[in-house]
Formats: sequence, C-alpha cells, structure tokens
Amino acid sequence: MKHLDVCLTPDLLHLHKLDNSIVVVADIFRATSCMVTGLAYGVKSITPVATIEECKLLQDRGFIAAAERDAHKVEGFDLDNSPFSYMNERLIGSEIAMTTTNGTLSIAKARASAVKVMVGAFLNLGALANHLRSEQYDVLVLCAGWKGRPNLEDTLFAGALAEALKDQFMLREDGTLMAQRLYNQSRENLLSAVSNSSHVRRLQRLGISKDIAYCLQTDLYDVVPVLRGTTLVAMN
Ligand SMILES: O=C(O)[C@H](CS(=O)(=O)O)OP(=O)(O)O
Ligand SMILES: [Mg+2]
Repeated sequence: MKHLDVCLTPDLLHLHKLDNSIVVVADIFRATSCMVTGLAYGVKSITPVATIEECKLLQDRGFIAAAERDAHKVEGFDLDNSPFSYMNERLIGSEIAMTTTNGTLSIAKARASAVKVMVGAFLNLGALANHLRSEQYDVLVLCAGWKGRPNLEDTLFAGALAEALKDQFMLREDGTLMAQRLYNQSRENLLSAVSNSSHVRRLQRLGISKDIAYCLQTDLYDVVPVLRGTTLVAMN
C-alpha cells in the first residue's frame, strides 16, 4: 500500500525520504490558494521563486510578478498574495512569477528532492485527491507553516487530504494522525476552527478578512497544479 505522510513545517522536511514521493505543498493562507485560483481562472503558468531578487529578474524578462512579504505586496511588483487579485481577465494566458513569505519557499525546498511537486488547497481538495489515487507514488503533504512554525490552517488541510485518501494510503506517522484528527474535529466549521489562529489574527489586523473565508471553501475548482521544471501548470 502507498503511504501518505505529513510534514508540519518545512524545517522538518529533512526527516522525510522523498525519492518515491509526490510532495503536495499546502499554504492555505494564502499562496497555494492563489495558485489554484489563478490557474483555474486561466493563468497559463506560475513560476514560484524563493526570493524577491529572483522574482524581480523574471519581472524584467516580461513575467507578471507577484511579491509578498509579511502579508504586504512588495513595492515595485504587480500583484499581491490575495486570491481575489488572480480572478482577473487581464491575467488569462499570462505567465506569473511569484514569491511569498512561506509558500514559494516550501515549493523551492520540495523541488530539490521530490519525484513530483503538486499544489493543494481546500479549493481543489477533491480533484487533487482523485489525481493522487491514480498515481503510483507515496505522498508527502508539506505544510508551509509560518516562518518555520506549524500552523493550524495548513495542518487542517493536510488532515483533510489524509481523511480523503485514508482507504488508498497508509497513514503511518503521528503527525499525519494528528492532522487527520484535528480536521475531523473541525470539519463542520473550519472558519471557527481557525478563528484564533495567528494568521487569521494577522490578516484581520490588516483588514483582509474576506480572503480567510474564501480560502476555506472546499472543491471550488478541479484544477490540479503540478510543477513542470520550475513552473506550475494545470495538469490536464
Ligand atoms: O500573504 C500571506 O498570507 C502570507 C504572509 S505571512 O504569513 O503573514 O507572512 O504568506 P504565505 O507565503 O502565503 O504564507
Ligand atoms: Mg501561509
């Protein structure tokens, strides 16, 4: 039987062997929710990069560039890290370069050793689960967390994916079981489950509460983003 493991923060990624694994990166607030939304709305590709300098280089080469640090858009760039910014007709068919505080850094780390890197969010949970059932590989859900710390929203997503795949994958590690139990205790009201989380408090302080409810919606899109080389595209 295939295995599904959960890595609660990228700082623990070195503990996982990835040579037979698809890594699913999850950054619910808000990077992977933006990626799923953008690709669902017709963005051609999203190139995630770890640093602002790399993002700037790609902007100079003609990419539309999204750069966020500490939840704010970085000056000089075109897009922020709100999923609503990616529902824009002018982005249809575009190539986006993106750097965010946690999410794109996690993708860069996963890229180094995974067989394949995919992107997950509540927004594409069902489509992603269906796709993973058809793959021959183990799955590692990499929670982007916040600056090396685990967070509630990404752990809840990991639990939701584990719950969806529990009949096809062996859930063998305590971190996975913790995420699954947390999700099952919270699934009736995810919004209330994250209400006192650090990121929700941070986004509320900044007046961007509508992103919170949006990112917690399940199965809005059936797009499955996969990294091809350095670039995320919708799998078809
Ligand atoms: O923009 C976001 O929501 C976060 C910023 S932070 O967690 O407040 O620093 O970035 P992300 O990379 O999407 O976690
Ligand atoms: Mg985050």
